[in-house]
Amino acid sequence: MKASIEDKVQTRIPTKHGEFILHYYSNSLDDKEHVAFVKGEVAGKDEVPVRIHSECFTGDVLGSRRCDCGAQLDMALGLIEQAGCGVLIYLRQEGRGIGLLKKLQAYNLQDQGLDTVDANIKLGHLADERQYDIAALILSALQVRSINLITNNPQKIDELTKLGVKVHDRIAIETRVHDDNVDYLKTKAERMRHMLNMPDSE
Ligand SMILES: Nc1nc2c(ncn2[C@@H]2O[C@H](COP(=O)(O)OP(=O)(O)OP(=O)(O)O)[C@@H](O)[C@H]2O)c(=O)[nH]1
Ligand SMILES: [Zn+2]
Repeated sequence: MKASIEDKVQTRIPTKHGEFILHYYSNSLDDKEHVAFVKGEVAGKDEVPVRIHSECFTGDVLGSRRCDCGAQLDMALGLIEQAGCGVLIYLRQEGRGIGLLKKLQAYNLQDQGLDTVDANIKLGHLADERQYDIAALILSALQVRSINLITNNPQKIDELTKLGVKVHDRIAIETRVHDDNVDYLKTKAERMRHMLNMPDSE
């Protein structure tokens, strides 16, 4: 079956980063509530700043310091505000696609010494099970011509390019390194090729 999405509703959301329009999509691939948060005019435009953010309940909602997700979410909206236009696509693929239950189990394995990659593997999963088909469809529905992707993850750029998204450039999104997230960030840099400047001493 060919993947498809439908833009079911659009509504205005005022935030501390100014006003956005929230688009709610249904889709033919899963029953999740994927959304896009859009600022300004993006249709027909090139080099639109775009953040494709994967759901992280613990980081985005609870403010967990185990990861950089909450800080990245806020920073990305700030970047889009500064640019005056842009898109944040919020994909409901919690825990790099393994779901909240497995991610929390993975955290417990990490507290026993495994890193994020090995914890996923021990639970019978791949290091990263995310897919970006729906993000590509959303960008096409928004008529975005090319994007400047806000990410440190080269795999995300590769996957989107394979799906036909024109990634013109990358905008780095590095947040503060601290004791609670240093191992997580090191694993991203060393085992997942993320473009992160890690302090040498830690
Ligand atoms: N399985 C698993 N998922 C995690 C863990 N920590 C965070 N996540 C999930 O990882 C996703 C975010 O992915 P990251 O690898 O941090 O970053 P990214 O989106 O690939 O890259 P950036 O675009 O640079 O942020 C979210 O879905 C989080 O829920 C973990 O320890 N284990
Ligand atoms: Zn997170």
